[in-house]
Amino acid sequence: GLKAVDYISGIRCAFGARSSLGLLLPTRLKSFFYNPGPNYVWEKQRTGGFEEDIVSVVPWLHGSPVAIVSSMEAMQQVLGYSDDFDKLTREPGTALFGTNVVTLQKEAWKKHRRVVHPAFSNKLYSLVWKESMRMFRDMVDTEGWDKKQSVDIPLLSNLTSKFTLNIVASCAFDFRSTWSDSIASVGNEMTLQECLKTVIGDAPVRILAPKWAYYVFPFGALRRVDTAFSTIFGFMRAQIALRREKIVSEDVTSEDTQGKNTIFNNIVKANMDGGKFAFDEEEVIGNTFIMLFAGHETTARTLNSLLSLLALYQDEQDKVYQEIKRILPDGRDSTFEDFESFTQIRKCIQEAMRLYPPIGALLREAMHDVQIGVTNKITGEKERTVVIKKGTQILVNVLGIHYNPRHFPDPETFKPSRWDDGSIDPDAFGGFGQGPRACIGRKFSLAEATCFVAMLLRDWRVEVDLAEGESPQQWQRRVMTDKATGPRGLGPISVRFVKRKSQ
Ligand code: HEM
Repeated sequence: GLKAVDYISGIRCAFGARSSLGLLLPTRLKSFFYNPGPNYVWEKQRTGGFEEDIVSVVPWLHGSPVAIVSSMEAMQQVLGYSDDFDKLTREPGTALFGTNVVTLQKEAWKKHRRVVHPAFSNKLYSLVWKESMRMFRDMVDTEGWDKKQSVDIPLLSNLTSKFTLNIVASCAFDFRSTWSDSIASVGNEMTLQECLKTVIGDAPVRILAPKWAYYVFPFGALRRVDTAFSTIFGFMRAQIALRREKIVSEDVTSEDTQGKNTIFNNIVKANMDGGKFAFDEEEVIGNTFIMLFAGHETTARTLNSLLSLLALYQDEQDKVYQEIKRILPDGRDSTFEDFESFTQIRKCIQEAMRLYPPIGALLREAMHDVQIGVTNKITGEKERTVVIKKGTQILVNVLGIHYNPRHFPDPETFKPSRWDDGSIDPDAFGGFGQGPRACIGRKFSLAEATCFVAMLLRDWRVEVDLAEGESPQQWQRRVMTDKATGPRGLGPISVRFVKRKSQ
């Protein structure tokens, strides 16, 4: 293990940083044992970050050695266009959800990307905007916001993930729903929204527990995970069957383009068309799941941090409000044509994603023995090179890079203006990944988040309750930073929306 990471210093522990057992067990078992666990990068960040730009975690009992890099230069090398690194050869996500475009290695990945890519066009983003408008209005009407002077939201993540799940369902899958009859509420024992959260939060349970354990052991966690998986898979199978019927029965000359151009249609059609680029059943399921999940939880997490930060820093919220008033002077509804004009909102989104990246670490595997340049943590000077052995995992610590003062001066501060004052290198931002495997849904999520925030803050001011004598920075630390985790995002956050005077 030590040889695989060229004896780079770091942690020696029983379980690997990304091993399923390590992800499941608590970080500390009294003082006897330290386990990096699922929140390793967040825990490190809260206590000042990693000591070096490259460190290693080498387990002696179970799991693989991992090299962790926390500099922009190493991120570019690992995620870039060379053939040095790729996704994992044995990716646990594939075993759980089926083969999909996010987890596959190069050649197989190209086939999947070919299928989903054509759907990501301006036509889709324009639909995303339209649907975000419809859903926002529907939410306000259904919840009776119009009749209130202020609305308390006890759990912001419930609202944002319901919104983003409805949008991805409608725009990527053509599952139209309303706020009151939302796709998020599908399911008997658990709603689809709860199932998706459980599946990601408790994925290690599923990897570790053999199938029979679900029948033998009465543990609540096992049953919850099992219900979540069977609800999601049941839902997806039913929808896939329906889409097949539609594809077969649809008049090819008809102009019902909405359903025909969706990502989901491309995925199911790839299964029906046959030939070199055909998808098998498992690939259809895998890609359906990944689009449903990747397409909503990440944007919901971004909205959670963004709205909380704007609530804390009212001067920044005012700048956003002034921009909205300038772009929509007569208070009209916004349209997709306004998207590029909302530059202040975009800077705030980017800054919220920098401070609280929805995906804080990206994993790769060395495809052969690879040399990596090691930079000095303080000066950024290249000091030496290390050789990562073929097959070794390497974790790009996006979170650490976003808080590295070399790349982002005064990194703890929410400062949207840094994105246009020339003080930073935009290549140090890894919120959407980088290189060939960067996020395909970037513009989708930006359109959705921009439209939602523009409409919400046009009519409402967002606030949070500070404890007595507490500063916004202290609240941010207590409620956001100290509770943030890798698998579940930010902790519980409550906000209040107060109707603006002009309404
Ligand atoms: C704020 C919202 C989002 C964030 C922060 C985000 C983040 C990311 C990141 C970091 C990656 C790279 C993963 C890696 O390098 O291992 C990625 C890839 C991906 N994302 Fe997103 N994403 C978001 C929204 C979306 C949406 C809305 C969709 C789909 C509708 C989507 C679909 C995908 C897919 C399919 C990939 C895999 C691309 C490939 O490997 O070819 N994402 N995303």
